[in-house]
Amino acid sequence: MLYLVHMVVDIPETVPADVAQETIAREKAYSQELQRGGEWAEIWRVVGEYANYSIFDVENHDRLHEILSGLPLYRWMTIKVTPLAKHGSSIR
Ligand SMILES: O=C(O)C[C@H]1C=CC(=O)O1
Repeated sequence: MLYLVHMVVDIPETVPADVAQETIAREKAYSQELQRGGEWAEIWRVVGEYANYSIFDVENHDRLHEILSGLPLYRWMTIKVTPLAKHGSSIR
């Protein structure tokens, strides 16, 4: 199943810089592992924002929830999930 996911990151100013940097590094490794495995199919930066649009290709809702709730930055994110269905006009 395909999902469009919008993630906005807002790390509170009270978080020490070293904790923020270590969490961002873990987030990158976590994301890249899922990209290599194919479940995190695409990630695009929103220009000018600490936000991304991603496409996930996962088995079901439960798996997507497992992935998203395991994000190291999860507690500082606002996430919106849009499930995608095939468009009748698509030629692919
Ligand atoms: O930078 C972001 O958009 C947040 C997050 C998603 C993947 C990653 O490495 O960081």
